[in-house]
Amino acid sequence: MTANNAIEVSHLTKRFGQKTVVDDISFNVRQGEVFGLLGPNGAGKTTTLRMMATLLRADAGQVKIFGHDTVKEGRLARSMFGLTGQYASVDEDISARENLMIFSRLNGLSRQAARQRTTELLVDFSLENSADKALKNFSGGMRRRLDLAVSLITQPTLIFLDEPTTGLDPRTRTQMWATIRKLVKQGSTVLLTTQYLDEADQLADRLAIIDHGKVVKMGTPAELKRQVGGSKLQFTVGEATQVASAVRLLTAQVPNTIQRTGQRLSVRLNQVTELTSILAAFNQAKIAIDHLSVQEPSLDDAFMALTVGKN
Ligand SMILES: Nc1ncnc2c1ncn2[C@@H]1O[C@H](COP(=O)(O)OP(=O)(O)OP(=O)(O)O)[C@@H](O)[C@H]1O
Repeated sequence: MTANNAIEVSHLTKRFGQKTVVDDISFNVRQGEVFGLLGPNGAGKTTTLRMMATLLRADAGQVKIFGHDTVKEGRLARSMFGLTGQYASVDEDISARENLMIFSRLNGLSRQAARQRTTELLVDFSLENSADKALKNFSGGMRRRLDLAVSLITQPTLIFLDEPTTGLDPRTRTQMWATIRKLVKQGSTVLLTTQYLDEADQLADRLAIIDHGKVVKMGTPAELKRQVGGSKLQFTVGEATQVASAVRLLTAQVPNTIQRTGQRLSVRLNQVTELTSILAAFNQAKIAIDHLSVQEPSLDDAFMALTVGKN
């Protein structure tokens, strides 16, 4: 194992019946980074995460957590990460404080240490004001924050987050992102699954895009966006009668496929400097255009180009 890897996944495979839902997946997660598994519904993200977190046995392949095989050294590997998502079994009828106390004690902390850790976590996750309310009165966002707090009792250096912000309102989502960034700043490594492109773009240092159980692309968000191609030029042709001429002119200037919806045209540029000659050509041909925009490719574009719809 490379000293800097928190996780090494090699040739991981899982079948349910006839269906291979995780199909020979390999990737490494470096210490201190946020690594995102991004993919559409049913792509196999949660199944991959469950195998990494020793909740599910793989049919083939291997996972190492800080160099420890999750099958041969399961107990040791398990002691090295925290897990949150669809698994936390907090008790709905008691308060956040009581839940944190119980889980702290279950994790082997003395009564005094448990009390201290509980207070720290309530502060860190802005739950002090609701600390003594029963969980059944918690909002979704408070509940998520408590789930994450519970998984951090032992201050794991590696944290698995399964869809940490699914179903949260925008404000709570932003809070959750800030919490995750804070963890990373304090030295944690984070592996998260998400189906949200903006979340992956905001949080992940590197991403694996998963589709139909396979890694279809891996890289930084910037690299993935770059692979989609150059910036996209969009504009509207002023006169409907001039659209055909505009398409001809554009074809002569840029070799890429032109998309047309009514009077609206769009094309991918190889270089932004192509814009100068395009505008000059339109000017010369007296074709008026408006609503012009040039957009950098987004992670959305990368995702759409790399995945093939419903899994
Ligand atoms: N225990 C199981 N038995 C049978 N099939 C399963 C089981 N768990 C998951 N699957 C199937 O495996 C596929 C991948 O599921 P998985 O939950 O890993 O996807 P996902 O990428 O996490 O999607 P989502 O974003 O919807 O959670 C799906 O087709 C799902 O129906």
